[in-house]
Amino acid sequence: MTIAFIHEEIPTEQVEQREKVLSSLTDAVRDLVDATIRSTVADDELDAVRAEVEALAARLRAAQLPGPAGVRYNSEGRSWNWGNAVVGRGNAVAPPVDITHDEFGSAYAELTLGAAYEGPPGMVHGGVSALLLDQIMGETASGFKRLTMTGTLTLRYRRPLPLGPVRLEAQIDRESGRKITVEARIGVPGEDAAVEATGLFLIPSWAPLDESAASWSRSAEG
Ligand SMILES: CCCCCCCCCC(=O)SCCNC(=O)CCNC(=O)[C@H](O)C(C)(C)COP(=O)(O)OP(=O)(O)OC[C@H]1O[C@@H](n2cnc3c(N)ncnc32)[C@H](O)[C@@H]1OP(=O)(O)O
Repeated sequence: MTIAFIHEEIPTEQVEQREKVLSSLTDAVRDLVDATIRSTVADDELDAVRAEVEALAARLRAAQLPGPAGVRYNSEGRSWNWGNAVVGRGNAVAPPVDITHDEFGSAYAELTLGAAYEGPPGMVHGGVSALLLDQIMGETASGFKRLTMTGTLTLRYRRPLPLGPVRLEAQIDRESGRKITVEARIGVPGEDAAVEATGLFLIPSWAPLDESAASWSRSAEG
């Protein structure tokens, strides 16, 4: 199975302008998702809104990619992955997360998880915690300078995590050849972790050990 990054020669300025406009639409669609879950309006109003939403979807489909958005890059080293399930700027299904990386193989993020991410009543779905942890750990393992893939992810759910503000942290624990072990956690900010994770991330045997100069290297920042 080939993992392909798409070279598309769009000037960085144009990519950033598009990303800004797209992000605003994504935020509005996320709000629509939340509003849909929580709405108590009458059935006929729900039906009227459905018709308007279908009309909006048809407008967006007037010009479409043939498949998923993929990861694209230009020759200036700017890349963008607007469909990514966790950090895609065009993906309203993705939690509203911005991951910050420092120079020492560690990263953190703070975000608010609303009604769209519920599992047990009032609590964050365990799969959503895993999704967020996988992304922050994968980015930390990669450091945007090499391709890494999740090999094994081990999670310990220590206590339920309420919907609302959450904080994620990850750091590289150790490295050996193509294997990078990352530790991470998610919880209410300032409290003990609700979920602790250990991940073994692998640089695939078909990929170079270090791709610092490769143009896909900032893909998850797009
Ligand atoms: C770029 C910016 C940052 C991006 C962040 C992204 C975050 C999101 C990350 C993901 O979600 S990635 C998607 C989920 N993961 C996958 O789809 C991975 C699917 N599996 C594979 O593609 C391959 O199995 C894999 C690349 C993981 C390993 O294939 P290799 O051909 O490189 O490994 P190989 O079979 O040669 O084994 C090499 C070593 O790794 C070990 N190994 C292989 N697969 C493993 C595994 N899954 N878990 C633990 N260890 C594993 C294997 O035992 C062996 O150990 P030893 O060297 O000690 O003998």
